[in-house]
Amino acid sequence: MTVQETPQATPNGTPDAASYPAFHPTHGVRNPGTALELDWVRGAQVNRSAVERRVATLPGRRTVKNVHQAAWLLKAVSCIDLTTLAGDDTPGRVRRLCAKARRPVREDLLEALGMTGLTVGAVCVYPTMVPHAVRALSGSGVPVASVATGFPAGLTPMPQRLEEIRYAVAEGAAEIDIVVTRAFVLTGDWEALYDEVRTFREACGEAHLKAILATGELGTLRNVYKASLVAMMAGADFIKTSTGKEAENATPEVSLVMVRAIRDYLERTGYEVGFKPAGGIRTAKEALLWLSLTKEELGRAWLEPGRFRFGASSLLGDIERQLEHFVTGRYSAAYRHPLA
Ligand SMILES: O=C[C@H](O)COP(=O)(O)O
Repeated sequence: MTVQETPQATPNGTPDAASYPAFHPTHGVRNPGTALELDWVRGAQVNRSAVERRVATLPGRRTVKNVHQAAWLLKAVSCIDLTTLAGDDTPGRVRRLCAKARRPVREDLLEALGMTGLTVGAVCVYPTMVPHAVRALSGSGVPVASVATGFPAGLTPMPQRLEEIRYAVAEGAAEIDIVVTRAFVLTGDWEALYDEVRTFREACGEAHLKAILATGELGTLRNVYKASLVAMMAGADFIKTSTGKEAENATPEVSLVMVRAIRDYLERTGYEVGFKPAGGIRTAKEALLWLSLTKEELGRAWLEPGRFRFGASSLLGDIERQLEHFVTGRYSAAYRHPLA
């Protein structure tokens, strides 16, 4: 690795996408994981100032306006894992969230934008809420994602963590967001981290596994990069920044390091892994920044729900307000967009 210098920019300011194929020969093939390549993991370096310089260039490099911005925001909606992960979640709240997931943007706005059939990427809930979400989303094509494995800290015994995965899958969750044991990363026990994620992946079966790294608790960007590699080697379908419960959640810096790890893994193994920034992403402007970062680093092909998700409980409301402004020229109060 790795995150040492910025990629070559072409004269029109877009990244040199030639080296990142839009569709790799293994496109669409689920990442099966690889053997644990310890030399690769241990030898990885991350230059923090290079990361910060690269991130600082992002807002100015790609500003999308007007109809293009509306199109990007619709894309962002389609990639949201609409989330509720609160201690006071109820079946009723989950049902309301699912209704929003089916129709995330007001019909009149979609009509004005010439868009039909828009849904979010998934609905993400705690395991006991899975059956309610599955019922409420029946026939919609919107998958249910469940957090599991002792979310958010992951410090429950392994049999219980595995049982949580099996329970959520049996109840109909198609995606499982697991949390890793941060101590394995902090002590450099890469074998233990690999075995843990591998075991979770086996318990998931056909359900896709998103590995939450909880980057705000990993200490260094180098640890974030190494943990990303190990999770992918262990068969993660997505790597995800945060639970939303850490003191520091998704940041552009950790996101850059993670998408570079995804790119390096793709180049080395040929397998595509998705990226899910999560936690604290609340505004349309932030969503555009993350889409832009991902597009610049991984190419247009990554801006699809199969390879990119926002984990967010309160992003949709601001996106809908911005779309309303684009269509009508007016902003409505945030309370007019409940649950989003
Ligand atoms: O996985 C998703 C996160 O828990 C959502 O975090 P948030 O509530 O800060 O948007």
